[in-house]
Amino acid sequence: MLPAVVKLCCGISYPHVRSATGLERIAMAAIGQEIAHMSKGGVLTVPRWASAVGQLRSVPHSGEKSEVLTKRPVALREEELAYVKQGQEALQKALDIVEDKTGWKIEISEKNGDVIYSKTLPGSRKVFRLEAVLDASPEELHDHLFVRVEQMKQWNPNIRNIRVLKQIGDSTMVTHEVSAETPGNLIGQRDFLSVRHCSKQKSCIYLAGMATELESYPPLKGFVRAQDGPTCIIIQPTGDDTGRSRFTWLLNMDLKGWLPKSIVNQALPRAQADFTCYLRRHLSAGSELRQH
Ligand SMILES: CC(C)CCC[C@@H](C)[C@H]1CC[C@H]2[C@@H]3CC=C4C[C@@H](O)CC[C@]4(C)[C@H]3CC[C@]12C
Repeated sequence: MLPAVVKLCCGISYPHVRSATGLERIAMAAIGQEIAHMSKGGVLTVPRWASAVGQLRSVPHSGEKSEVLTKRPVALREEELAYVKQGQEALQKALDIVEDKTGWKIEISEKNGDVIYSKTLPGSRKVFRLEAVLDASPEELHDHLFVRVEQMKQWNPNIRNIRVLKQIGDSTMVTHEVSAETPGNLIGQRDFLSVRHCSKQKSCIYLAGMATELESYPPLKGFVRAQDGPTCIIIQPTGDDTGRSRFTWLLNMDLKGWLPKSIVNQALPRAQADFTCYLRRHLSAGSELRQH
């Protein structure tokens, strides 16, 4: 019965399959594999694509399902470890850049005390370092920027979408980010595939990131795949009992595509300043809600 249904479906969908692109194709290939597996009556192990769309995060409800989830191929574990390692490396590399105090120039100095510094690294990449004090504890910021990363698009209009494709424990994930259109669309939309890693040391929280690869996630059609990182955000309590945090963010981004350097080097610190502004607005909206 199942093979007959599959054949029928294939017949009906053939013209659509031929015209499908990008993600649609990936989804169809994955579903196809799964059906083929079911029709063979084979043992179900978690297919590689399932982890790529975050299925592994869900806690199994029935005993039967949990058996399915525990039969994870060893290769996947190794792959997960590789992402954790890449996340740790990103943090180390980003910290090396931030902690080298030489060669930083003030790029933007805001009235509220925020300062964005810039520095040109060997190889002529310009990186930016924002220093700000935010009215939130390190834990709150960790929650907004890491734990609830998928919700960032709700409060930051520069972000069109963020999806967690893989969650590896509490501290590492693979995310797909899409930036929003810029005014006048001078810089087209970008998409990023990044490993994001969080590390806590005493009262200090580090969020690191770096461009990565995921077999089942090639660049989206119509987007230029940019590369983020090695980048990091360092969040420390100000230590004055006000519950505020010192926020240091290294923006190290290769936007790719054909863009004049002067445009990129203006857009990046602007995006960083805007990001901080939206974050502040989001934090104060949250604290107002709590007060009422
Ligand atoms: C200049 C234009 C084209 C790009 C502007 C969009 C930039 C500012 C956006 C796109 C994707 C965004 C990132 C997406 C995800 C994270 C992870 C989070 O833990 C900290 C913030 C961080 C690192 C965002 C910073 C801002 C970001 C880099």
